[in-house]
Amino acid sequence: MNKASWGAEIKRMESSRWYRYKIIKEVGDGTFGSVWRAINKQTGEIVAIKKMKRKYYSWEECINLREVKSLRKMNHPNIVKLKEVIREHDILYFVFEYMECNLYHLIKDRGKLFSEAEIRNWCFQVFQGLAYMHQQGYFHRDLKPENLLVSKDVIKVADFGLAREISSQPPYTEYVSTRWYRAPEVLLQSPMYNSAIDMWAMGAIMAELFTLRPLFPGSNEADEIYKICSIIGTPTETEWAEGIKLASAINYQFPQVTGVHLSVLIPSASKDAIDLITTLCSWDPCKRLTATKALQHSFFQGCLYVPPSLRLKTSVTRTPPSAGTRSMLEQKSVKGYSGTLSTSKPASKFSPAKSHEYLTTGVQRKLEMNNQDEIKNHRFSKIAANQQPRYRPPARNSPTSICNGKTAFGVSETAEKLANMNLGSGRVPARQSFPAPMKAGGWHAGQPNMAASQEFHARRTFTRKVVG
Ligand SMILES: Nc1ncnc2c1ncn2[C@@H]1O[C@H](COP(=O)(O)OP(=O)(O)OP(=O)(O)O)[C@@H](O)[C@H]1O
Repeated sequence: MNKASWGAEIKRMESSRWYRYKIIKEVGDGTFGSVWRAINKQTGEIVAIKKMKRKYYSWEECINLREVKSLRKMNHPNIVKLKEVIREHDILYFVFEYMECNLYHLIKDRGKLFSEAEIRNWCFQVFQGLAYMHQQGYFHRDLKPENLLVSKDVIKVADFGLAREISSQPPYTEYVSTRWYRAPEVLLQSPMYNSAIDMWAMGAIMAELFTLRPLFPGSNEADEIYKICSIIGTPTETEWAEGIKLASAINYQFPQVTGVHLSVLIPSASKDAIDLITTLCSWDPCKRLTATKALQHSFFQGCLYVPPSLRLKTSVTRTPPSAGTRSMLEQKSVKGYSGTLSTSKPASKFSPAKSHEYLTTGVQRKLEMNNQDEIKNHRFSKIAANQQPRYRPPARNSPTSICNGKTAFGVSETAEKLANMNLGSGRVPARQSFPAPMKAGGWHAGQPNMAASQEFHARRTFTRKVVG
């Protein structure tokens, strides 16, 4: 749509009685949609509106979307609430409750390590959301810091674009999850993975919360497996017989590496935290704790806490103290707080940089910025945590095919990639659109109906990408 007709469209919508949302600014840009902060003019409520990038030509197409199907069924304080679905001019909009930032923002902007209490609080809440989701029969498939949204002391799981019904029939051939958080069975093209892939991702995220660095920052699928081996060691037949079969089925040979104890890489973490991360990042999906079991792990023992912002909504959420709540607890004036608080280790003086010293042996990482700049990461220990560049993976790899509107990789291609051990490069463009007022009708809390919207213009910006 050109500028003039776009303006006319906005005018038309502004005069419409359906005109309800005022767009404020863009807050995120993902593979499938751009997300905007907006205000409901009738209620004053701040919301997040996700505008999907592809077009939807019928309402049936929209309500069959995984994101709609799965999110409509979910009602949990640690799962971001889908309030409304709007379709107009074949464009689909999701209206979500608004969250202040995502976990990646917090990691990226962090100058010193998070305290274990903060990490415990976030993880405990996420596991509660996941336990609920898995019990509801869904698994997320794309957990990463960007998809964990934070507002004050509350954290919620977001982005159900790849969520799967547990009851759905394998084989799952679609490309799943962001590389750095991708479970080994997915990397090895297992057609039979399950909710344990979310638990692997949580192990990697938990470690990243401690060190402010990704645990397995692979630059391509082969390098991803290499990074995993270099940390948790090459899987043995006893450890993961199924994985060895999967590897041989695609003609892949694991590199023979011993691995490192996680306490060496994450010295600021308590024994309990290390044990939990180690169990979550087990090669064999059957050996990973379920979300419900993770909540019972000794890392969370003795914690019974309801974040203030959740107290009115739920009286049963158990969460340990958090960053936000810590200051309150320090003031010792928390009304309505009940239960025991776990003793938490204070944030250590350990430089997160040190945790990656091991990477200097055998594993080199490069950060590519703006096409040309390659920065070799020599000795992380020499660089202060807040001076180091922060790494981000591409949202997803370039698709080789489209499967039901989603990117897909064939087994043979991944096998070839793994076998070739090529180090990828390239860049993932992040699109940005300009805000405009929005009117809305349409689906509301489970009732498919009509919708309204406006056109957005697009321009390109670029995100950083790890290579080498
Ligand atoms: N409810 C929300 N409130 C505030 N910000 C949000 C909300 N939902 C999403 N965002 C922001 O927008 C970003 C992209 O959203 P989302 O992950 O849903 O899009 P996507 O296209 O599915 O992305 P991906 O590439 O991860 O698949 C998030 O990382 C987050 O920063």
